[in-house]
Amino acid sequence: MSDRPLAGEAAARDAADPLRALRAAFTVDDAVAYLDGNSLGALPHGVAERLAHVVGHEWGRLGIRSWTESGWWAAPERVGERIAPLVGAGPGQVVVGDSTSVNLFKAVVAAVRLHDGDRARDEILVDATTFPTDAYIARSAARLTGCTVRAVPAGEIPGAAGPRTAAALVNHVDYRTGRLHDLPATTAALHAAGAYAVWDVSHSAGVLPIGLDTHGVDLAAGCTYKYLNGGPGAPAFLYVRRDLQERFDSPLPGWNSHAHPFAMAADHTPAPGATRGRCGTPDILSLLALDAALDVWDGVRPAAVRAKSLALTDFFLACIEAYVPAGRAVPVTPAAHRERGGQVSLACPADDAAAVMDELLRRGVVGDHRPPDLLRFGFSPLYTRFAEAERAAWTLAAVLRRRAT
Ligand SMILES: Cc1ncc(COP(=O)(O)O)c(C=O)c1O
Ligand SMILES: Nc1c(O)cccc1C(=O)C[C@H](N)C(=O)O
Repeated sequence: MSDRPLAGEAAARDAADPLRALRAAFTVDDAVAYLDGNSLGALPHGVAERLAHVVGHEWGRLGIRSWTESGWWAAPERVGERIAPLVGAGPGQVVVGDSTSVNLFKAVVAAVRLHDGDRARDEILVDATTFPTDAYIARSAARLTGCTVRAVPAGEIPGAAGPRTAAALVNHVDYRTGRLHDLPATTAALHAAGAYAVWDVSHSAGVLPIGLDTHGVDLAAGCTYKYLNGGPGAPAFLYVRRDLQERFDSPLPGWNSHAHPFAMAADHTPAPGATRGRCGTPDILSLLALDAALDVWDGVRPAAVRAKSLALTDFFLACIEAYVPAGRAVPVTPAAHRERGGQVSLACPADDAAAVMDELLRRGVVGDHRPPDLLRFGFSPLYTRFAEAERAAWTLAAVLRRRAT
C-alpha cells in the first residue's frame, strides 16, 4: 500500500460518502472501475424486473389494451415529469421520446420558426467543438429554414449573437474536454440579442443542477442513457418552456403530437403543452426501462450529486498528479469547478491514446478514447466510488510507465 499513498484516502472518502448506499441499486462489478457512465450508465437492478412485467403482463397478457390500462399512451409525459426536477424544470414542459438527435432537430427548427418568418434572423450559432450530431442537425435545420450555421467557441457565443441570430444550439458540457459552459450568461446574452437558446444537456442531465426554468432556457434536449442510466438507446427528452409551447411549431408533427390523435383527422392540430413535441409511437420497452431506472433518483438531491461529482473529479485529478509521470497524461478538463462537468479528460500522445485505453480496458478500467488524443473518464455519483478513481489513476500510471520502457 505504501506505493499507493491515496488508496487510504479513497477508502475513507467512500466510507464517509453520503450517497454510498445508492451503489447497491446498480449492477456493477467490483472488479472493474466503470468510468464510462457519461456514455452508457450502469444498469439499475429494478429495470429487469420491470421489463419482465411489461413484456409478460402488459404486452403478453393485455396486449393493445395496455395503451390505456397500463398507461403506455401517456408514458412520454409521465416519464418526462420524473426527469423534470433533475433538470430544473417545472411540470408540463418535458416529454420523452425519439433520440437526442431527433429532438435537437425539432428544437432548432422550432426555435427558428418562433421568429415567425422574420427573414432578417437567418443565422444559427453552434459551439465550435459541438458533438458531431448537433452540427449535422443544425446544418440540416438551417437548410430547411433558410438559415446558415456559424460555429463559434462556446465562450464567445454571447458576444457573437446579434440581430441576424435566430437561435444558438449549445452544449452545456463539452463531450470531449468535460468543460461546463456558462448556461445562464449565454442564455441571457442570446435573449438580449433577440435570439433563442437551445441547449444540449446530454452531458449535464443527472450529474449537475441545470436550472432550465431558473435561467430562462427556451428549448433543450438530452440523452437519458448517460447519467440517467436509461439503457442503451433509451429515448431522449425534450424541454419546451411553458410560455413558448403554444408557438412551438415542430418540423416532425406526427400523429402522437395531435390534440386528438384518435380522431385520425386529415389536418394536424397540435396538442397543448409539451405533448406537441412528440412525434410517432413511443418505444415503450425502452421508455419503461428508463422509467424503472429513474427509481434510483427517489429522494436524491441534485445538489448532493453535484457535490460528490466534484469531489470525485477533484480526487481523480489529485491521483493523476500523484501517480502519473509528469506530462504523460495531461488534464484538459478545467480545474475550476464552475467550468467542470462530470468527467475528466486527459490528453495523451495521439499515436498512443487508443492503445493506452485498450490496455486500461484489459486491466479492468473502463473509460473511453476520443480521437485523436483524449482519454475520457466519467464519474457517476450514484455508483462510482473514490476507490475506482484511485484505481484508474494507478492503473493508468502503470500502463504509461510500461509503454515508456
Ligand atoms: C452531446 C451529445 N448530443 C447528442 C448525442 C447523441 O444522441 P443520440 O445518439 O441519442 O441521438 C450524444 C451522444 O451520443 C452526445 O454526447
Ligand atoms: N450513444 C452512443 C452509442 O450508441 C455507442 C457508443 C457511444 C455512444 C455515446 O453516447 C457517445 C457519447 N455521446 C460521447 O460523449 O462520446
